Amino acid sequence: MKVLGKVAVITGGARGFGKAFSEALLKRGAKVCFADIDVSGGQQSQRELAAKFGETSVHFVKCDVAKEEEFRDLFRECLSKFKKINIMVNNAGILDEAGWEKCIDVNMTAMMRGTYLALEKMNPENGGEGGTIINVSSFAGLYPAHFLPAYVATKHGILGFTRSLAMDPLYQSQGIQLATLCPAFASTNMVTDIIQGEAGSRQKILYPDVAIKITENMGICSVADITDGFIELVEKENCNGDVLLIDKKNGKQYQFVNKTTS
Ligand SMILES: NC(=O)C1=CN([C@@H]2O[C@H](COP(=O)(O)OP(=O)(O)OC[C@H]3O[C@@H](n4cnc5c(N)ncnc54)[C@H](O)[C@@H]3O)[C@@H](O)[C@H]2O)C=CC1
Ligand SMILES: CCCCCC(=O)/C=C/[C@H]1C=CC(=O)[C@@H]1CCCCCCC(=O)O
Repeated sequence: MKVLGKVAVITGGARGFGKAFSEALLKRGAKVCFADIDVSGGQQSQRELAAKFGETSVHFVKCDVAKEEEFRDLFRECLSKFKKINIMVNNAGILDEAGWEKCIDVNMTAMMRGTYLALEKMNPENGGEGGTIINVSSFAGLYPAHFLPAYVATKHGILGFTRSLAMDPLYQSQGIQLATLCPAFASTNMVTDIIQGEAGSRQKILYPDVAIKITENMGICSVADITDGFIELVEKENCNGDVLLIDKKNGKQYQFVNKTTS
């Protein structure tokens, strides 16, 4: 897709990947509506991005994606401000093994809701123009990790859900593509807080020492490495069904290249 002139909705955009993806799309001439549960972080990012790309290009919406009505309001607000939605990025995610139900609500249920809402708004029968949906899974969407069982379950779910919808000829006929981004460890707060031992962070996973050891073996990607893969997916002419893994040692690798099991 050519990004210039398109409109994107990005969840979890106050910091980390979501903020970097927003900036990368704005740089290429898109308008971005980004959402986050963190109001002060979202407002700060809004100020930074508006100063670089103009007040009329970027809009922050306070939204807890685990709350259905707030997620619906995010789409309403984006349509009211920018009139269309061409790119949807379900990026918001958390680690919370003790509160695993919350992990499922945010990482899995909300990702499904965001996908279904985007499919509805992108449908030409509803006035949409088709579009691209990128769901952010993880290496943990393909491989087990005993320090993160609930998180791994949600990330496997994202992968299976997104690949399944991508096979549906209905959405293909509507000009809608769905792809999955699977980063390994990258240097956002989700990972660096645990390595640095920030208060409360190590309680979010099991066996933090094992996780830290694995990061030492696998290496840690920069946010720019992951953003580069994200933009590659969005700008591809056909990303439907793609699963893009990115890790420090091997860089970008597409999985399941024949896209179906048949
Ligand atoms: N950093 C990493 O190594 C990797 C991260 N991921 C995934 O990438 C995505 C982004 O993660 P990072 O940027 O690393 O994390 P991060 O923790 O830096 O940023 C996540 C953002 O999501 C927001 N958020 C959390 N719960 C929310 C909710 N209920 N509603 C709205 N916003 C909410 C947070 O406030 C935060 O701004 C997540 O889905 C994560 O699972 C995947 C693979 C590797
Ligand atoms: C010391 C850093 C610990 C960071 C927290 C953590 O345990 C999980 C990290 C992940 C952050 C987002 C992800 O999706 C990462 C998980 C990647 C797991 C990959 C495990 C692969 C393997 O064991 O081979």
